[in-house]
Amino acid sequence: MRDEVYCGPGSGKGTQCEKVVAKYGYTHLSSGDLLRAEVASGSERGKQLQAIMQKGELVPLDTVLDMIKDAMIAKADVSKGYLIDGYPREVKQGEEFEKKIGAPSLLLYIDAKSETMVSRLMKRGETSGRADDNEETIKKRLDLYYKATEPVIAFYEGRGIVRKINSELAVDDVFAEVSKAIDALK
Ligand SMILES: Nc1ccn([C@@H]2O[C@H](COP(=O)(O)OP(=O)(O)OP(=O)(O)O)[C@@H](O)[C@H]2O)c(=O)n1
Ligand SMILES: Nc1nc2c(ncn2[C@@H]2O[C@H](COP(=O)(O)OP(=O)(O)O)[C@@H](O)[C@H]2O)c(=O)[nH]1
Ligand SMILES: [Mg+2]
Repeated sequence: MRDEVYCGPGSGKGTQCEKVVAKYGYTHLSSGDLLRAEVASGSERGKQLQAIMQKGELVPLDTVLDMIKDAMIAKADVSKGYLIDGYPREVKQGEEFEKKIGAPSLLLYIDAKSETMVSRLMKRGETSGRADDNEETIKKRLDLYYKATEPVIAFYEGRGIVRKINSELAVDDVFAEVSKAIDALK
């Protein structure tokens, strides 16, 4: 069983994923976190990734997909299912994911207005220490999200696996809807 959690930067994906892991025990793989771990390692590859992420651009497809695949394989024996956060970022990435790994069973579309995403990210930036939580990069991330990532939803809508969830509510109310979508799979 494999879920994907979407949507724009700051919509609350990470927050909801934490709650899903606590309740359902799935393995959470955040592509952004995997990339940040590589940056933190100080490797040569990490330095290249940091430059891309600081600009709010997309890291090459194969790099991220290999990281996700390795992380999935590492947990294959113990995992009850995977929750993939922040990937695919464009339709091509979704197609490659399906070729190399498989098809998802549910796509959780965590939807918030762009003003909400910006204000959450600016607030998070006060404490996150993330190089991309600043006004200029946030704007680029949002532009890229609408241009490249939103079409991914239409791609999966055709398969009937998209559940759209209003993320303007309080965290627990959003989670109640997330739980309903996951329970409906069983
Ligand atoms: N599949 C991915 C995931 C992340 N990134 C890079 O990593 C950055 C941060 O990704 P992520 O942590 O997923 O951030 P956001 O989606 O912007 O949202 P948030 O961090 O708030 O979860 C992106 O802007 C992008 O440069 C990428 O290129 N490809
Ligand atoms: N009011 C409100 N704030 C939220 C909600 N979900 C997340 N946040 C806040 O919004 C910011 C971004 O959330 P995060 O989970 O990191 O979002 P992501 O970028 O989609 O992974 C954080 O500072 C959260 O505290 C929500 O449902 N309601
Ligand atoms: Mg996140």
